[in-house]
Amino acid sequence: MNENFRTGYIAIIGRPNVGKSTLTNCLIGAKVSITSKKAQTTRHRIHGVLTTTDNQFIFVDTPGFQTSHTNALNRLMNRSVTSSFADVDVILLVIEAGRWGAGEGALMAMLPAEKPIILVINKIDRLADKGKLLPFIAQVSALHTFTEIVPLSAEKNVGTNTLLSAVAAYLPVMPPVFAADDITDRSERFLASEILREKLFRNLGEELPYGLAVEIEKFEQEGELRRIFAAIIVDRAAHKVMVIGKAGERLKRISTDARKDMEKLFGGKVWLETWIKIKTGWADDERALKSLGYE
Ligand SMILES: Nc1nc2c(ncn2[C@@H]2O[C@H](COP(=O)(O)OP(=O)(O)OP(=O)(O)O)[C@@H](O)[C@H]2O)c(=O)[nH]1
Repeated sequence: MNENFRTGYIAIIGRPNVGKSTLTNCLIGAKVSITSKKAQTTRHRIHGVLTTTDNQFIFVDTPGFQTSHTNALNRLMNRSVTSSFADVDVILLVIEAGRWGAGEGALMAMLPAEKPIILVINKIDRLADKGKLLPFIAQVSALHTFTEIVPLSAEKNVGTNTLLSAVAAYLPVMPPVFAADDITDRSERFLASEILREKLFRNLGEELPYGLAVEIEKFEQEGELRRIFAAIIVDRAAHKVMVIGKAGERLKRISTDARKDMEKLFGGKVWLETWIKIKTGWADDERALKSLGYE
């Protein structure tokens, strides 16, 4: 083992929808964190692990910072944003190219002054006028002193190696915590629920009901076959109808899409059974949230 091997924890933070999950997936090269066009799809911290010859990067994907709605769910999510800084070595603040707003200002105010903060300017592929990038970098550097500023495109995988080199410099010299082929310390059970939740988000689009959640009630493995039984929790009966769709078509599509992704990630056949449960008011009840894994 290389004597100068570096291992460290990296928090990825930023407003909803700036591309944190896309960046985590791109850096790790596997689908461990869900992505969606809708804001606020990440509710759990996910450790994605990348091991190279010289470094082990352990990524913490924090939920989007929320200021507008305040219910129990959002309170828990904001708490998780704050607590995730204590044990990390580097913080990546992700923003969208050309956009620095009140949300970013509020996040900066929450960050510990002593930790290295690398500003990641994502979605540079979207800039119609590339000449605007340098003035934007000048503008944000005038607002805060960042350890480094790295412009990139997570979706197009441009600039991500530069980011990894920048991050590596701030990791402590330490042997790896995870085995080299581990990509996440999350269980397959958890990953299955994230995949199903992603398909729900994608298929429901703008109709997405507030407070939708997934609970894996049973996860069995028999050789290469995994049998997964998942309850989709909704807030009221009308939402159940929306998720099921006409003649059950929508739920069928959601389940098929989810099953295919699970098979790809787990590398074996999956039998997936889904049904819908109505739990009125659950998103406002902290105890119910804890039972669903929102710590
Ligand atoms: N054009 C472009 N789109 C991107 C890029 N990175 C992410 N996106 C898109 O931005 C949207 C949001 O990406 P996510 O990765 O889900 O964002 P997030 O910050 O994790 O969102 P939350 O989970 O809501 O906090 C998706 O539609 C992505 O495809 C990029 O580099 N370029």
